[in-house]
Amino acid sequence: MKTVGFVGWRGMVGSVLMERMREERDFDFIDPVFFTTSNVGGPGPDVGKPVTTLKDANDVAELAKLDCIITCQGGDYTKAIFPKLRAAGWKGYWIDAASALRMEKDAVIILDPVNRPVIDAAIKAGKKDFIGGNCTVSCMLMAVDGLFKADLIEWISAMTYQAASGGGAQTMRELLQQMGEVHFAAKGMLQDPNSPILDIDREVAGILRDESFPTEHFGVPLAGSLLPWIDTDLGNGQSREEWKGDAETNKILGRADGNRVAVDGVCVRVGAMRCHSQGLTIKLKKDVPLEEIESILASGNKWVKVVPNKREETLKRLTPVAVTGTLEIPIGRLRKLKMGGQYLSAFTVGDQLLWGAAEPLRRMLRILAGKLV
Ligand SMILES: NC(=O)C1=CN([C@@H]2O[C@H](COP(=O)(O)OP(=O)(O)OC[C@H]3O[C@@H](n4cnc5c(N)ncnc54)[C@H](OP(=O)(O)O)[C@@H]3O)[C@@H](O)[C@H]2O)C=CC1
Ligand SMILES: N[C@@H](CC(=O)OP(=O)(O)O)C(=O)O
Repeated sequence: MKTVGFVGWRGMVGSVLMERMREERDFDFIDPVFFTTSNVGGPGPDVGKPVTTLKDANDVAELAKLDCIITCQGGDYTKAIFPKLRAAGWKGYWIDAASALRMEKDAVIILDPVNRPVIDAAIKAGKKDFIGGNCTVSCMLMAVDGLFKADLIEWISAMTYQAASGGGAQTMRELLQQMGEVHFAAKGMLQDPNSPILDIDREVAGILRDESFPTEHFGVPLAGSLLPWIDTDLGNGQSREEWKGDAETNKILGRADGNRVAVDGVCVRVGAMRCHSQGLTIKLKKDVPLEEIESILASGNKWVKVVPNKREETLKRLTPVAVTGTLEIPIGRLRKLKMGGQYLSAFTVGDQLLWGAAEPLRRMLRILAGKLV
């Protein structure tokens, strides 16, 4: 495994991937080839070594020369190119951030700190398609990894607070534009400490509902509000994002009928930038003391951090602002609920562009290259 093609490397997820790969010197052990859908012949990114000019990401013959392709270009690209490549007899590894292939029979959803045995078994079985999981699911599984490894979870209800970045770069920009508009509308009154708060509120509600308010990408205001629907409508009352919770968790963990764990909840978009937060209710298979649960969680993987259920530490360490740009997955607000000793409450935060998107991809490359044992 030597020549690796990169498609979608200048997008939001792709840029985070490039940054992490440079930091971890992943380019040292591969020969990278960069592709584009819009700038053939243009310069490639700075990866600390010379690279050729950009090749055409729709050129199947060029792609078929590679040992491995990593794409962060999106589901439409995957659907258009992947079948053609395989039909042309290409036997290389396909590593993908998009959801398009996740539930395919031959595809493995990758989150190696959680499901390395599933990944290793797939490689041994000759599987070639390795797909990054949904960001919300990946961040949740990183957080409760220890409890799954101890086989203590009967079901999970996840109430999510998902960042704007999940909708793409344009939605992050739009959130900031919306915030600016709201502040602009209230600015004059805010400068006067005596202006009545209800007047300010009326002004803010007015601009949020104004037809000119920038909502091109979200469709509705997110600033000063929240959106209790993410992804498409499955027609059964559930959003696609909510459906992924159960479907992907069980696939990642390699759990089949009879051994499945139910995961469900309500997925909500909030005005955070790039960290997804989740309030979890977990039904445990048995009543385990809280102290033991904390130590099981802490031992799940090296990125999960148990935050003591205290006000100050929670507000300091368990927020999107504290976590953004880091690989840490804090989990806190741990306590037994009134429903009984088997009911655990938890809150967790994760950077959805790192563990939720880019990080599992670069780690998969290392696994295939024998650099992550
Ligand atoms: N956003 C997220 O949170 C997550 C996304 N994913 C998956 O990753 C895919 C890519 O998502 P994301 O990175 O957000 O998509 P982006 O829209 O940021 O990038 C996708 C592509 O758009 C093209 N592009 C056009 N204009 C620009 C520009 N001004 N700056 C950068 N790129 C530009 C680039 O292709 P080119 O260079 O060829 O022109 C780029 O590779 C998604 O479709 C999804 O499948 C997975 C997990 C999380
Ligand atoms: N749907 C996620 C982001 C995402 O891209 O998910 P997926 O990779 O499952 O399509 C969100 O909005 O936060």
